[in-house]
Amino acid sequence: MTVYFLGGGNMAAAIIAGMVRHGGYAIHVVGRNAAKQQQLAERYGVAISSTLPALNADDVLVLAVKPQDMQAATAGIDTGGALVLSVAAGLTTATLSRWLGGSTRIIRIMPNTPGQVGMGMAGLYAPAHISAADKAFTETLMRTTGQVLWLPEEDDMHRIVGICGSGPAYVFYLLNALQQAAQAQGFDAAEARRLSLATFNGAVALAAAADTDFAQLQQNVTSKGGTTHEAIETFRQHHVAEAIAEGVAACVARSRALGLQFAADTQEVR
Ligand SMILES: NC(=O)C1=CN([C@@H]2O[C@H](COP(=O)(O)OP(=O)(O)OC[C@H]3O[C@@H](n4cnc5c(N)ncnc54)[C@H](O)[C@@H]3O)[C@@H](O)[C@H]2O)C=CC1
Ligand SMILES: O=C(O)[C@@H]1CCC=N1
Repeated sequence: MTVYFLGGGNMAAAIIAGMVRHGGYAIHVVGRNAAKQQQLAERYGVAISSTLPALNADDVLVLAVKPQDMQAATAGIDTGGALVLSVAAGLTTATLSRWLGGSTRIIRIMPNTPGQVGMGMAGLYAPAHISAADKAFTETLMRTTGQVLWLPEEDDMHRIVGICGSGPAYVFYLLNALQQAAQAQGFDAAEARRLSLATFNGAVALAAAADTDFAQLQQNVTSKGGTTHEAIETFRQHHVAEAIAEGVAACVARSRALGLQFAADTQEVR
């Protein structure tokens, strides 16, 4: 049994990192970017090629190209009954099935790039007809990258991309903002990077270890008449929390729009 990746970009690399760390998988990446393919081969010892070899029912095909490239990338593929795992945002199993010549052995995954370091959070969705064995295989595979959460409805895949799939980018945005602010206060770039990273790391570790909610932890830093209050009040005046909620909603809406864009009809996005 071989796990074939169609597309060897950022998300494929993050999943492959987990699989290789865990061991026991035969991995083959089919891509168009020769330099990136070579990097993957050197770093992870995976097989690479520019075309997909013939598949059979024991194989697994991970669809890891951009949604906009998926129809062209899957054109003419005979899955040979292989299990198909799609990480593409927005694209429904019905749309993918239509592009894959009617194959219905498809599970959707919404992973994230922290899977690269074993700290991923992936949402999984399998239609009701998918076997327990295929679900168990997929869960085991994704656990090599971190945590998983099965979602009962396909529509949930839109909601989870807004939190976990795209979420690491929000955190990097905030990290970058804190680093920039540190530099504006006169720390050099290396100091600013270390200070902001250590602060995020420390706060996340404390939040994970504490049995109090996040709001209380925020309160514990905020002394009456002290310094933190001034910062938090400034964030409130700038509606930072509301902006984050709006950003998540815009992300979810984009996932739905991608689904609609590629659906043959509204049945495919139900
Ligand atoms: N980057 C992320 O954090 C996440 C990405 N995803 C999903 O993962 C998928 C891939 O995204 P990324 O890895 O970020 O993109 P990427 O651009 O890094 O990788 C996509 C790769 O597909 C290759 N490709 C394009 N057409 C191809 C074809 N016909 N045959 C073979 N390879 C082809 C490209 O050369 C590129 O290397 C997308 O569908 C995205 O929605 C899901 C969750 C998180
Ligand atoms: O931005 C995107 O469309 C992909 C899906 C989730 C994260 N990156």
